Amino acid sequence: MGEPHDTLLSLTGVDLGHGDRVVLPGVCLDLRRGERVALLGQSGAGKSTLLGALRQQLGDTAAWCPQQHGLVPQLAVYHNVYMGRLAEHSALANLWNLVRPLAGPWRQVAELCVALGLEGLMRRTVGQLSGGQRQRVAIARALYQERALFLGDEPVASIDPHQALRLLALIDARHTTSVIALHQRELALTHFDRVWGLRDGRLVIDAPARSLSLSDLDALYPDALYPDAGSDTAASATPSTSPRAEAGSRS
Ligand SMILES: Nc1ncnc2c1ncn2[C@@H]1O[C@H](COP(=O)(O)OP(=O)(O)OP(=O)(O)O)[C@@H](O)[C@H]1O
Repeated sequence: MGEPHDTLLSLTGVDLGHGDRVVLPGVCLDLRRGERVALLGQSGAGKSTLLGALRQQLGDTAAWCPQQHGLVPQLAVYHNVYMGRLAEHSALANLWNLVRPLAGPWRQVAELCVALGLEGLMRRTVGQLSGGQRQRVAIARALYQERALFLGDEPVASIDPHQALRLLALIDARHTTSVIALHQRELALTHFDRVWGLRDGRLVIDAPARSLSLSDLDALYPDALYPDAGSDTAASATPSTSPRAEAGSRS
């Protein structure tokens, strides 16, 4: 278990929501340095709400990859990735870069594009890309920020499991700590250190991934038509709530 000084962020009984609307009342959790956290829960469970709160608290220490990508379709891939560090340059440099890309950033973005399988697309406008390519541009923009922490809202949604693993490995290689919302339960167990699971406005799972099974995670999806809906592999047929998966079962 991490020492207290390894705790990057602590929420103790905090109500999270939007305006007057509380979505997640009394949230208690710790985010520790060096931990890779998978955030699960069915649609509307509050994953984005929680990530938004983490982002607010962590500020510039965290790279951010939003669910809707936040890309500008009229601009080229290069410019969309460059936007990850827009604030680091002067307005003049940014304007110049728009007309004539700066050599240093161009090289860095090119390296990222190769790593993400976007080589040859740097000058292509994002509006002309496939959904999966756009998703990788959004990841590239977050990686380009070069922060120690990565917060991702379903950055590997709609990407095949093999490629999702590769992208997660890339994110891991460049960040010491991450919190990533996703729906691929098996990936959550095999690739992450810890799982946070949301259901009915509560953090019902906060446990090491190695202590959990797929059926523990099934309990997060009460509305699933099929036991393995939204997953990457078949899982046990009976959703269950395991005592070890309940909040407070940290080890
Ligand atoms: N800006 C907002 N204002 C008010 N309510 C919101 C807002 N954004 C989200 N909500 C509500 O908060 C609840 C949680 O939404 P949230 O987007 O956090 O869920 P999610 O788990 O990320 O869902 P999904 O997997 O579909 O992205 C939902 O009931 C949603 O309607």
